[in-house]
Amino acid sequence: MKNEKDKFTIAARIKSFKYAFNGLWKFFKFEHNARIHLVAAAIAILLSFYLEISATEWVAILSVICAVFVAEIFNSSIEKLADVVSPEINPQIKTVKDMAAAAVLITACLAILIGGIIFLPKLF
Ligand SMILES: Nc1ncnc2c1ncn2[C@@H]1O[C@H](COP(=O)(O)OP(=O)(O)OP(=O)(O)O)[C@@H](O)[C@H]1O
Repeated sequence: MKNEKDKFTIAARIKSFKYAFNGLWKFFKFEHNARIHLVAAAIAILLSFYLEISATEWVAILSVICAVFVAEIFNSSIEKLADVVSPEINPQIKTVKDMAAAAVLITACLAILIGGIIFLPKLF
């Protein structure tokens, strides 16, 4: 049987958008890595305008920027969840946190690689 919570309502959809924006606001306000990624993204976007990159290159740059932010948001939320589940030292929590950090590492490496492929030939 369907309960009230399962019903589609515009008000409920608007609320869930508000929760998502609240998460985004908290991410940029409290996570130090978020600010580092934000500065890197701003530099990449300014450089893209300056070098007048093509539409395809814009797609690549914006995609990797988003990928890094998405990975970092998941990493931060997994860290927070892990701290609630197990505030004490736990080898399994270490693996979970290290793997979440590895996801950020992979996307950041990809971003540097794509940035290098697009920007370096135009700069030198
Ligand atoms: N409860 C725990 N048990 C075992 N190891 C842990 C635990 N908490 C953290 N660690 C280890 O310390 C590392 C850093 O964890 P921490 O939660 O401090 O992230 P952080 O330094 O805040 O990361 P970030 O720089 O991404 O914000 C983890 O990747 C893990 O190796």
